[in-house]
Amino acid sequence: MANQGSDVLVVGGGVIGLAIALELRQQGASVTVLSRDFQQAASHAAAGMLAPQAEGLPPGPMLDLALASLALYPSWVNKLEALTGQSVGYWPCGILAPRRTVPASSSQNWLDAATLAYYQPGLSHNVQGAFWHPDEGQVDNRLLVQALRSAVIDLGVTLHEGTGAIALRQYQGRVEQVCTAHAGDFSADQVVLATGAWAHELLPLPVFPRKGEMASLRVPLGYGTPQPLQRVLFGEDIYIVPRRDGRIVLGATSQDVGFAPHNTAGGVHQLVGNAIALLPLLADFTLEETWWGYRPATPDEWPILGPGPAANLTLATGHYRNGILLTPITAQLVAQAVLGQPDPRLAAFSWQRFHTASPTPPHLPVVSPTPQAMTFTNAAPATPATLGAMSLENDPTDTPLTIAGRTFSSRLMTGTGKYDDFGVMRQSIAASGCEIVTVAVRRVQTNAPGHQGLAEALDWSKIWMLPNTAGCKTAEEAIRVARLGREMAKLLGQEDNNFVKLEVIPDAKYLLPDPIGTLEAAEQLVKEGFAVLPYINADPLLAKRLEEVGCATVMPLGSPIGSGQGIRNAANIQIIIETAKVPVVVDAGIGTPSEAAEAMEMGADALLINTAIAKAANPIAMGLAMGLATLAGRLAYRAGRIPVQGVASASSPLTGRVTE
Ligand SMILES: Cc1cc2nc3c(=O)[nH]c(=O)nc-3n(C[C@H](O)[C@H](O)[C@H](O)COP(=O)(O)OP(=O)(O)OC[C@H]3O[C@@H](n4cnc5c(N)ncnc54)[C@H](O)[C@@H]3O)c2cc1C
Ligand SMILES: CC(=O)[C@@H](O)[C@H](O)COP(=O)(O)O
Repeated sequence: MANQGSDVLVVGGGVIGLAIALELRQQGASVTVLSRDFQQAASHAAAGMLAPQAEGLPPGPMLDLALASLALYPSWVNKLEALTGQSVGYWPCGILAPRRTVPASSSQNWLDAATLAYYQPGLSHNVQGAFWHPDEGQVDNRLLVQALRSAVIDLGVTLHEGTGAIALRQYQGRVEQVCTAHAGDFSADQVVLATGAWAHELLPLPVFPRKGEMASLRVPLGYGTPQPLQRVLFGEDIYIVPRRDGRIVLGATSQDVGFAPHNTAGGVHQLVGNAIALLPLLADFTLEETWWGYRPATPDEWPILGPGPAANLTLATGHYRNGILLTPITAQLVAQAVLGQPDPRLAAFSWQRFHTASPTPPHLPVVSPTPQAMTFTNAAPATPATLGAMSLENDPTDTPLTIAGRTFSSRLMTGTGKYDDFGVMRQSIAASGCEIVTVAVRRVQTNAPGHQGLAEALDWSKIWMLPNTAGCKTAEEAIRVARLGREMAKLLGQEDNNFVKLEVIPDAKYLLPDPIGTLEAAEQLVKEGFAVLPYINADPLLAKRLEEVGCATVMPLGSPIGSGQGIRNAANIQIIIETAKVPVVVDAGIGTPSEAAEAMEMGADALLINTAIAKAANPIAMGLAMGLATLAGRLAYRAGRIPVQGVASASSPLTGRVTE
């Protein structure tokens, strides 16, 4: 099913997506919003503080952006309230930041303890004073989301609630379609990605969740005043945000626990305990609600805004702790960018700041600068071209390895994990002469140890990327990660790369693949146009089934990943080789060049080797050795080995001997 028709499709219905949709609609664009789950949005979970100075943002583009947004708030809120007739609880009440020590240097906005007591009676005796930020304040973020929803609906934006995008389908540098699981595919002239902490599910952007637990209190009935607190209190380990209706919001913990759900006893204890320690009178207030949310964090804690990696894609994510504050300016600048007038301020927030090009070309001569490494003064650099030429010159009837219509000179694929540093990895890959290098999408995405900057460390104009789904335990996860891999390859310049090395591995001890999950995922990915290279146990029947569903290769394992046990299931691999009509790539467990050659001599079409190269004492030398062994094994297989005989057969002729 295709959903056509809007000028702009906004993916994500938190404050950022809705505010952008509103701005674009008011400028005359037709707009559709896909919103997966309103309850999970950080916008619902936030405290709603508008606190650029209290948050301690240092001078620079981020503080400038935050101050510009704060300045827009009064008129932006007026407009929204006028449109909807709904209040959003905007309250420029000022923020007090109490401190337990007096600052060393004097500050104009420092209030001593006596003055502070006038502004906020009842604070702990430990408090020595406070910084006062009179221009800052709060908005009721839940009311804000409601008002934005009403406004966009009233103005004719099509809002698909409960509809999650599962992939951005790109073609020739544009997002052609936004695919959903149950509502068909959507297309639009322009697409805006505003999916908060979940942005990395659709694009390989370094956005990750930082969980925050929250709680709220209520002023007890009969207290005499609906709200005894008249200012936000931004303490050293707690903030207390009074709403005019008698609610008091307490926040927030900050935890790197992924999307772990629920409040924890420790989290609530911390919030309530710290709040009472700062303002003891809160001990008598009613505990009303607890909840949690996920801040969309980025490595530098700045948002990602502006033109994205496809011509018609604009990004608005990664607002981390200040997304409510940054909403008006984000809506304004992003709408301008979508309409073709990007503001120069966006440059500092470009996604490209996280994607720097590799300074070192990948195919270096095979000479290692590392002290423990041998120097191959006589060895010609092994390049895909030289290895391929050596193979074809010596065996002109052979054909190059062809996978999903793409041909490769080298029959060796390597990995990127387990190297001590990227320089050695680059040289080792160059030495091996391989042209296909596999990358663990999930580990790159989550910046797992050893994977930070990995995607940028290789020159992808020279090496074909094979994104893999390592770390996925189920078919669903693998499908999602495969889609991300495709976007990652595009982002790194391989527009037409639809390859995926499919790994569905529920078992961490032996890393053995799940045959059922692999088959399920393969079927779906083939339908979505992927060239699927499934990693499997050496099971000939499974290999056949995978071939039948349209996989581009099969990749039986020699022995468990990283074990270096060599080819432990030669008989089954042999059957697969004999029966397969797609290339057979022996993957995993190869420990030595002789084992690489053994697999190739059996007739494997290619090999994938990672650990034996990366963890060798000299990965560069081992890379070359594996490249040569793969070639030697291929030549030997094609040349035809002699039959094995039980008895000797003399090498020199017995006839014509000179007799004594
Ligand atoms: C505990 C906590 C306290 C905070 N306090 C403050 C504060 O005081 N002041 C402040 O300025 N900021 C605060 N923030 C930060 C602020 O809440 C966020 O920066 C902001 O809400 C981000 O808005 P968003 O629209 O980008 O993301 P979200 O509000 O998270 O919305 C993203 C939406 O996109 C949807 N989505 C995700 N993936 C898909 C998909 N594939 N397809 C369709 N829809 C999708 C999600 O379901 C969600 O509804 C706080 C955040 C937290 C968690
Ligand atoms: C990198 C990769 O894809 C590995 O999972 C692969 O299976 C190679 O295994 P070895 O590390 O044993 O060579």
